[in-house]
Amino acid sequence: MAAPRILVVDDEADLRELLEITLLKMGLDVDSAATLRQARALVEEHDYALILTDMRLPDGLGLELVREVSSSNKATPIAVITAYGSAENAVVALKAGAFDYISKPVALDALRVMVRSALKLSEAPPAAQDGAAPGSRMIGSSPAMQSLRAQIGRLARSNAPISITGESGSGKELAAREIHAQSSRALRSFVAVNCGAIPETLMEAEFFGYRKGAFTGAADDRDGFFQAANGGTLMLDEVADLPLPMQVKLLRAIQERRVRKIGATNEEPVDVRIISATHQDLARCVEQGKFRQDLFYRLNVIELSLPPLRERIDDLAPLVDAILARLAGPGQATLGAGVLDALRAYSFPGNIRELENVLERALAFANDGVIEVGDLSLKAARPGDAVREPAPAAAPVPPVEIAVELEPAPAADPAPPGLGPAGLPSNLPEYLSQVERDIIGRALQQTNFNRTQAAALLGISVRQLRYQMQKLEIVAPDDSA
Ligand SMILES: Nc1ncnc2c1ncn2[C@@H]1O[C@H](COP(=O)(O)OP(=O)(O)OP(=O)(O)O)[C@@H](O)[C@H]1O
Repeated sequence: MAAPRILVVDDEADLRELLEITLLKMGLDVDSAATLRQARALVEEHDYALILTDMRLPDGLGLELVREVSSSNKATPIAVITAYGSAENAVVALKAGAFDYISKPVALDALRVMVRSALKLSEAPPAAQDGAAPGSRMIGSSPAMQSLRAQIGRLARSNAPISITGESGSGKELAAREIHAQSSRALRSFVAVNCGAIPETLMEAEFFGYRKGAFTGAADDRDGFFQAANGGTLMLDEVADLPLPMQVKLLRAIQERRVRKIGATNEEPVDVRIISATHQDLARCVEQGKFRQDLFYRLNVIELSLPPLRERIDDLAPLVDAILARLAGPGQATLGAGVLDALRAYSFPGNIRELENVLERALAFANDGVIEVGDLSLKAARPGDAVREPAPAAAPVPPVEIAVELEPAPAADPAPPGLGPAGLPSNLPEYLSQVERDIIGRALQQTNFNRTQAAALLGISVRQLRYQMQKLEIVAPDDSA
């Protein structure tokens, strides 16, 4: 079999030669061009496994070649070589469809990693006719899902950072997994991190790892998320929750593609594709000074937006079938009259995760696997109603005692619904969420919505409080606190 062929486009003879030699040593065939014109002629003539182009060429910009190649139907990966420190160029090239970039002075180990990654793309099996990847767990064939699949297929052929937005439970993590599974990184790890759930003091150790003895309790060397995801994909979920000092460190790691374990003297190279996700408006967080603009710019190279379930209601029936088959076994559960209509009429603020929960709960109530409308217990809330207003300030506030609050709440706040005749909740998770919502609401109210004080009152960290508030969809009047 012929060796894969690479095209190097650079007008600097020395650099071109260095690249050629490196690639030849990797057992590849290499063509080279010194101008855009020569490059175009070669691209016409051959199918390349990778094109590597400088940004500035005597007769134009490498970016033009990026645009031409990425919009052609050859789907050849094209990477750019950017001048030192010109992060903007890298981002522009990635947005234009570049597979990846490498900065000058070119680090040959990083170049080899990138080339291998590009070569794996041509080995990857082609996507199925309907665009659904083999083994995909993503259900739905609505126009919105078809477009999402097409975008995922395209994004899988690049190493560009992606920022996924979408309501809670709309499938952001699933989409990220899908991109990873279809990418040249599929055989390496996909590591998903919930940035809102890691205590601030542990963040650096969790992300970058540590050396034995770096701090009390560091009994052994340990890898962090970056090392665990090396060669693969690192998903930063709820990225807006990253504290500012950590944002600085993360930006550096992404830009330099190197990390340093706590207690280590040397940095180590890491090859990680970053996918970030949030259900917050990250641009707004930047405006409010909660999120660094430079990191936003770095993460937000390509945006992928997931539609809420209510906007692709055609997918509801196949989703219900697939979820029921998973929960009860194929053909073991069916829907009674009017159930699908009731589900269609519901707004699903918690999207597909909520649908899964609704069906799981309904199955527990269903007789002989037949789910009736009454088994669904859909919430009356519409999306806007998910915001829980605090009780009026004048209401007496009993002292917060978490253990005691597991009993029905006192009259100051309505008791959580759902207690059956035996005084037991008919739906324990929902009941406990409601209890938690009440307690947090009262702590916030008691502290005049000061989150630091409310967290202290409840014996949890501010991060934990914010995380719980987000999870339980509690919005305080001053949301910037
Ligand atoms: N298109 C889909 N087909 C089948 N299952 C789906 C689809 N989209 C999401 N799901 C399922 O819904 C659940 C929630 O999805 P996921 O965790 O990816 O959402 P999310 O947007 O990342 O949630 P959060 O905002 O809470 O982080 C998962 O169990 C996932 O497998």
